[in-house]
Amino acid sequence: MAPSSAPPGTRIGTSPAPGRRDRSLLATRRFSAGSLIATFSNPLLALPDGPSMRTTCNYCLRVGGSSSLRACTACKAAVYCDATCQRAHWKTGVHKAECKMFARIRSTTGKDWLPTPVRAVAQVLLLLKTQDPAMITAFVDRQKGLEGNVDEFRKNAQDVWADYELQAMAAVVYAGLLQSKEVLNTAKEVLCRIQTNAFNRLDADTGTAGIFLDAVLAMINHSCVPNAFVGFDRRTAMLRAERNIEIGEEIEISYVDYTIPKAARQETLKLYHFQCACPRCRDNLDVYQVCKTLSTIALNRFSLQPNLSKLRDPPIDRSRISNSEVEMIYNKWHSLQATADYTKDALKIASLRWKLCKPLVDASMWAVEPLPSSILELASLCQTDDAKFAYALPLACLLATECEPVKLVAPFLPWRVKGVMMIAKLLGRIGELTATGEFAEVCPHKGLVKILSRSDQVSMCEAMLRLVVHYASMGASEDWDVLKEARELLQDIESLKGREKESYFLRTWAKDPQDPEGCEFFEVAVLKPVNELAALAVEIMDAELGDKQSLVRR
Ligand SMILES: C[S@@+](CC[C@H](N)C(=O)[O-])C[C@H]1O[C@@H](n2cnc3c(N)ncnc32)[C@H](O)[C@@H]1O
Repeated sequence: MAPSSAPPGTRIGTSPAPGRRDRSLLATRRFSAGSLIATFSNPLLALPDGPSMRTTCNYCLRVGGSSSLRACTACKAAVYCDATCQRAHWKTGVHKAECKMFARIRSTTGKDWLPTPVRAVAQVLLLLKTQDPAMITAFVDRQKGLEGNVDEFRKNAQDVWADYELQAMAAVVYAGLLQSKEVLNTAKEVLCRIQTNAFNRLDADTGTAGIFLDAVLAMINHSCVPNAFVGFDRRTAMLRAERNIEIGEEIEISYVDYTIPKAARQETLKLYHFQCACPRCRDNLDVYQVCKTLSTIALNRFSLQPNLSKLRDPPIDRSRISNSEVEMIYNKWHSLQATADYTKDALKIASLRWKLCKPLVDASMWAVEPLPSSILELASLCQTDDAKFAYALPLACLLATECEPVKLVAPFLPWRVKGVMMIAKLLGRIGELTATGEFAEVCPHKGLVKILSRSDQVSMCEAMLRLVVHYASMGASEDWDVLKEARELLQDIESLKGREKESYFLRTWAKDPQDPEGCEFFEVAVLKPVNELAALAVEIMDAELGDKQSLVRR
């Protein structure tokens, strides 16, 4: 029996994968790539991470900073946008259950937040005490409840289990419950169920995280070649099709970043206690090999990499590097600890990482991690330097043309949309300096200045914004900040006088990327300079991160 009813177009049933008998979410109608399968706004758990419960609305999960949010007057720990959010949280029963707990913790220890898993378990335990039926079904019912892999955790992951015992004990103590063996066991089982089924609700725009657990979303199994993905907009989770999904097909998402090497994926998947048998794992395929099997390749006709034959038959030299060498580079890259600040230290790490990536560069395997991460790392560092911020443009162009379309084949995936938006914003910032004639003076790279001076930067920017607007509305909610900002910027550009012809061509291309006139304009005015810029990227990476580093904070 299902723990909750599945939304229209789906049903919960036994996994159709050979040899499996666990539950899964199945499609009962066809979903096309990029379409919304269902939204989930009534989660069992939705909470901000640890200390961010002081800067994020504890109901709607809007990140607000402490001044724009009001604290509950009773516990002074949970903060809310306004009385409406506060009342709504009370109505769910969650804050009603935990308010006294936070007041007690504050008065006895002075603390006003708890580590995320401890708070989550305490919430569940307190709600179980009130006989909350949804919590009882999800966390206690052995048959209808959530999978917890409790025995596997206990037997096969003893270090994790030891950690869980401590966290469970803390939750019981903070919740003010009797520390009996039974209660402690329940707390550990609850923690296992949360670990197995909750989403890490990472908000890439604000860098804050939290957890989100919904009983139907928890029925979705994993694949490293998923056909669906989950995005978040405050308290709502959106399940979207990443590829076309046919009637009867199992809906699968990826529990991990599927673009990282197999050993790294399997390490993370250990927490879920199964062996992934997807094609990417079975045949240890790299991102290029998976890319050519996906029908979503065709959507790239409307993208910064419209050359589909290049995506199907990439000019890479796989003989130069083996899978095990890639894994070794990946592990070494991640063992170098990066700092987020623009400091000599951050540059030193970026430089060591870039050098590690050289064999991937030599093989032209731009899309294989950790090479894209190294390029993005320098792009982010450059953007904090007034003189060299424009260096981020060639790097962003390389990412958008050579890396992302192979890694994340569907152009509506939020990371791809954000990559195109980064180009639009850099062009906007450069455009302001170009208009006053300052750009040529402040930018030290003459090749970059030359390409930009002969390019129609406004048309390039308009094309980026049209791509963002088109794909952001497919891959995310209408409320997504990136989409709202792109729409505003596009309006500004459209209102510029004297660009009617260019705007007409770009509108035509956006309506039909095969239209000969629009397509030719896009190729000459946008794609050509984007590719010229991308071609500068390696030279910039070498100059900035080679042995003689010049990108040092003044
Ligand atoms: C979020 S639950 C998914 C729903 C689960 N199948 C159920 O019956 O409740 C995650 C658990 O499902 C199982 N699972 C998910 N993906 C799997 C896969 N590709 N192969 C085998 N088991 C999988 C594992 O036990 C995993 O810990």
